[in-house]
Amino acid sequence: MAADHPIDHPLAALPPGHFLALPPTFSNDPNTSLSTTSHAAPGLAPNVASLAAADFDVDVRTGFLPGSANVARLPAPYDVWEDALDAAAGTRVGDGLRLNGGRGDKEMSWRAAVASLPTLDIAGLNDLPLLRRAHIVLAFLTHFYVHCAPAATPTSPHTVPASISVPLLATSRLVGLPPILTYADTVLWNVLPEDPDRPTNLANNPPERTLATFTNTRSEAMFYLVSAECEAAGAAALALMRQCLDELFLADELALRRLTVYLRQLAVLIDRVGDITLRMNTEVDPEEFYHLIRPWFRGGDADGPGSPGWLFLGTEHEAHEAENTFAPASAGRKFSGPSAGQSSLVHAFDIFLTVDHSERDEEAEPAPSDDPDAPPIRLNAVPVLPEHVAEAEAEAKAAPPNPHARPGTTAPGGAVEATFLQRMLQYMPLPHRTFLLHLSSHPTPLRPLVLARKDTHPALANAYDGALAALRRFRDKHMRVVSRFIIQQARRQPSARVRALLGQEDEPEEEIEVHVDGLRGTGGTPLIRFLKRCRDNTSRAMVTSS
Ligand code: HEM
Repeated sequence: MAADHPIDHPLAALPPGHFLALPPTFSNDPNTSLSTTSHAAPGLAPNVASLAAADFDVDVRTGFLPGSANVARLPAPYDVWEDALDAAAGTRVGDGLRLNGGRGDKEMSWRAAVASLPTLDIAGLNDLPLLRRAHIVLAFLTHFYVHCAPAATPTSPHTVPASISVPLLATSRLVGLPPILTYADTVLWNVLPEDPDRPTNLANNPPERTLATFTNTRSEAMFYLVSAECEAAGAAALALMRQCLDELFLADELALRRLTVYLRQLAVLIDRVGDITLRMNTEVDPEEFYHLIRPWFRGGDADGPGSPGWLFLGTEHEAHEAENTFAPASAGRKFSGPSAGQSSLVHAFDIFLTVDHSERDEEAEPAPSDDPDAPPIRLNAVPVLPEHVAEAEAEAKAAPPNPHARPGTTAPGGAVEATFLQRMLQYMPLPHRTFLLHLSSHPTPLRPLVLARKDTHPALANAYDGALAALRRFRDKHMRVVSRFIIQQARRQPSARVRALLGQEDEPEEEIEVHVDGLRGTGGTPLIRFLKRCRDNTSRAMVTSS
């Protein structure tokens, strides 16, 4: 069957200006850290007056989780992909493929079989739920393919065979995601509620089943399900934020009173998301997470700025080689692996409350102005890539790799953490990203009003700070989880049970020396510094001193 081209696909025939017809979500730059066309040109975003949720694929009942059941398996013509995924994952814990070619023959023959699959045309996937499932299956296959290979030399890129890469690239363009596993693949589109015929609801139809995993472990399933529970809890918060924006439009006395009440309720809902995040502690085994599950998530940038990246073979690769458009064909593409940092929910809180995560000189920068006449606060969390960040990134790209740099140290200008949240936007489904863009450019944002009325309406200012305090508590709870699941695990050797599942026979060395500063997140961030900054930026947004 011939390879598909997105132009031939039924969903490619959308009217111009439709949000799904916006340009691809990921840049063609092998370093992937640039903003996308649709971000860089806000004029391309749909001009809608309210946060009419359906326009952004945000369901009023389920938030960023789809309003109808996710597809559990692709139709028959795509059995070869689904079968390859079943074969990779196995049916019980320990019988799937292992990291780094753990079993040798099994991984080698699976890789050979996948590389020789026909390159299927995706035209038969004629609606979004099918395309989403295809993205999940192909992205899981890609990660299996890369990470079950015997450990490669650190300098050569991993290759993704055309049988996967061509349909993955085509599908990615249509769902508006990069060709890699994302939070949407592992969480949003990868779970089913107790009763799949009814919309997900935290109270009476919670997420219950995970569709695809790498390891068949309960820990992996729960890692995705607990994140999905956060999303389900967030649906009510999104509805509240929409109500707040309606009141902001009116901004009369009654509206300000209502706004105060809604902000207090928002704080309760944000606390709920934080409490659900803490459920990771009881539902997921940290050791299994760190040693068995997380390595599968690694993306093309996992080893920091010097990562060799992944080569997507097939038409795109050949076209690059022929045209030599932007990079030597042997340069791998450095997409990041999945991270809950890609959840649109927390970004939405940040944008709505105007938490500023842009890079700053902490010594020189004054605190946010509380002068009501000051120019409106720039919403830095989402919109156009700030010029200084673009410059810093260009500088980082131009700079030769520093062989003496400790892992985890930043690129020149500290651009890595400054741009992480912005970069993560590229890993969200395009409609969700567009939703955030719209939220960030809303004509009547919350913070300037709170600043302007802070003295006359102290209850409003306190309620605003209360919501920020809840967001800070979320980040504190999240940091505790990260500490337990990553930092503590990095300091320990895996137990005999986990070593057996990894196929490691050698006795480990007694101690591991870990530079906590050098630990990186899945998205490539220098972990601790980045998370602390996110938390501190949240407090900095508060407008009262109490
Ligand atoms: C075992 C559970 C979890 C672990 C180990 C974990 C780990 C991490 C790591 C390592 C980062 C740094 C960024 C990167 O990926 O490079 C991060 C960021 C982030 N994570 Fe998690 N995470 C977990 C659960 C969650 C959950 C349930 C949520 C809620 C939706 C969440 C939301 C975020 C957000 C929003 C960020 C960006 C930083 C911020 O805004 O404060 N995480 N996480």
